[in-house]
Amino acid sequence: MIRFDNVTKVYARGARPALNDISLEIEREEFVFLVGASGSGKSTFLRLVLREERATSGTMFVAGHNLSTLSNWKVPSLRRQIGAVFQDFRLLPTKTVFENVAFALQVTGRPRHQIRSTVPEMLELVGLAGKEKRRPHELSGGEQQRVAIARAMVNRPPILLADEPTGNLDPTTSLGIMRLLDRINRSGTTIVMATHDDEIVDQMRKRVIELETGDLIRDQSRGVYGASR
Ligand SMILES: Nc1ncnc2c1ncn2[C@@H]1O[C@H](COP(=O)(O)OP(=O)(O)OP(=O)(O)O)[C@@H](O)[C@H]1O
Repeated sequence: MIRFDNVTKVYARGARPALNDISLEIEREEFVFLVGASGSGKSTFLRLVLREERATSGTMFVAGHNLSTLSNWKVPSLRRQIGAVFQDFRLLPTKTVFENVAFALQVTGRPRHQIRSTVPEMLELVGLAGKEKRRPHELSGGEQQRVAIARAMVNRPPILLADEPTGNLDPTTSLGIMRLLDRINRSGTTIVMATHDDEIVDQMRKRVIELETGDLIRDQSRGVYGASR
């Protein structure tokens, strides 16, 4: 589903690579934690997958697209295959919960009747039934993240990227979000989640990929946050 072959990303000439010669493969339906200290390259990894940045060298494949040769006009079709959620939720503040999720369907040109039926289904799935008319400021942080997840998943992308999705949430709320992500993964979505949350990584026991100043230093199945090395 995602493959990196000797991928290096250098942001500015002469700077140390943000990612250095990374090769790995993430299979369909895997759940992968991306861990590492601040600045180790986790967000860069996710930005490359989304084609928000281009690799300086190496080859990448995402959902059947070769990103090295993908022309710019095909980037929207790549992005439709990828849902993304972030630490700061990134909801539209003036729109309701329903409208925030519906927006993701409108921009892909879905007909109105489909939006009317799909959005409530998705909100039910993330545990927000009955809150359709609220605006983001009328929701808790955990509920806002659920809206963001509903929006990311409403087009049923095969891949979900999550950049510190529990970074602004307390431990109990974080656990609820992780249960939801686990359920989404079990229903067939490949998930890559960058995180600093050691408790969550240690509890979930999924594949762990650790970066250190741009190098891949650990790739462990059923891994923990910090392996004794
Ligand atoms: N747009 C940019 N221009 C130049 N350098 C950048 C840019 N974005 C990131 N970097 C550098 O690349 C390296 C990796 O950064 P990145 O944001 O990928 O790390 P991270 O692991 O996601 O960190 P954090 O956990 O703090 O989010 C850092 O040295 C950072 O300063």
